[in-house]
Amino acid sequence: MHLSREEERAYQGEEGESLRRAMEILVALGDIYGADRLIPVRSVQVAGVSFKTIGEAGLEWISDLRGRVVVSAVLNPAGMDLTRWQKMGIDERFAKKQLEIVEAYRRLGVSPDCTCTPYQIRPELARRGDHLAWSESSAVSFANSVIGAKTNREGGPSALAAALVGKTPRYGYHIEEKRVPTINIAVEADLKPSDYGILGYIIGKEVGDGVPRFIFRKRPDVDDLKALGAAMAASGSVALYYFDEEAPAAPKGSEEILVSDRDLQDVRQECAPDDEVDVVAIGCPHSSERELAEVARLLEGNKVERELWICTARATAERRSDLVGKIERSGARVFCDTCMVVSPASDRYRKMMVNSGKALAYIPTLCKMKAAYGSVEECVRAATRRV
Ligand SMILES: C[C@@](O)(CCOP(=O)(O)O)CC(=O)O
Ligand code: SF4
Repeated sequence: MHLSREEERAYQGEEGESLRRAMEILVALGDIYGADRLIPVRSVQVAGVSFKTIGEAGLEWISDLRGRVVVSAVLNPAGMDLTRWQKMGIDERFAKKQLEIVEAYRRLGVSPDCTCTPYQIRPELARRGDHLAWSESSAVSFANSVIGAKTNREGGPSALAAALVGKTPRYGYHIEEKRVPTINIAVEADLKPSDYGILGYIIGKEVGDGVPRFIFRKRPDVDDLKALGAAMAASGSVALYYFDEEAPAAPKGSEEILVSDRDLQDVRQECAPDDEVDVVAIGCPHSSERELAEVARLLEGNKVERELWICTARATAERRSDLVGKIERSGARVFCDTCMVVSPASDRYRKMMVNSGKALAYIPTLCKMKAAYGSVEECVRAATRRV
């Protein structure tokens, strides 16, 4: 990979050890994937924040770095609500380590927004055509597919390296030719909002790391697309998909998958909730204001009888403290900075009901729990045990 004179100096360690390490990661990646050069990024989203996922070794690696990020950089969810962790049942040892991790990132200049939906709270981080270095798979999918920005799915270290250098190697989804659809998906069902998670769950398994091009009967809204992309990135590793008529065409002769009501119904039945559900969690990816408003409306005048969590970004909860108040009056809890997948708070339960195709895919593997699926309304009903 070609390096400019300035990049070469950083690579040789003439700008300090941290920049040298960062350049080493970027150059190694660029060489593996055949990048021709580094390109500037508008923003970085750094995964690898929860102490549950990165552990002691991760904390050490971040704490050893010095210097400052040179582009806007934000954190993915941590393993707990950074202020109300006691209410989540998090123990002090975990909390101490988690706060150290966030502090280590903060010292480097990474903003502790702790969300997988930075685009919901800081739209200036990603605009159409921007190159980014984002990590969390649902955020990557949303950035590429809905915003029209360009990012590969970065690991935590490569994202942090990109933030310190302000650049990323040019390969993969940064290159136009790699952004061509590989498979058509004709959806012959009238989708409700809660179907998009299931649809993504099904299609991710089918297409793996392909680039699906959907043909819908009706244009999905932005929360539908968030749910769809998140699920495909979890059950498969889809980082880019298309959903509108202006999308580039898949090459002639490309495979086509038909999805019917029956296909969606089968998964719904398989994943229907039962009495074993002992916790209900909404907000994977993090809830938008509109989703908070829906939960608040559904909970009005009700009390929860099973644990109900709603995960969102702190900035969203602060902006809509009215909705948070309404939700929490029912006994449900709005947790910020974290989620049901990356927090050890989930460990004490047996079966979690979710409204997310992504969580449906990850809860059994990453949390070793059973999972059930339903719409937001069905989730609220299960938590309040209304029929
Ligand atoms: C579970 C996930 O959404 C977030 C956890 O990643 P991490 O702990 O931030 O590395 C992973 C992903 O899909 O990118
Ligand atoms: S809420 Fe879901 S999408 Fe967001 S970090 Fe957690 S697992 Fe990933």
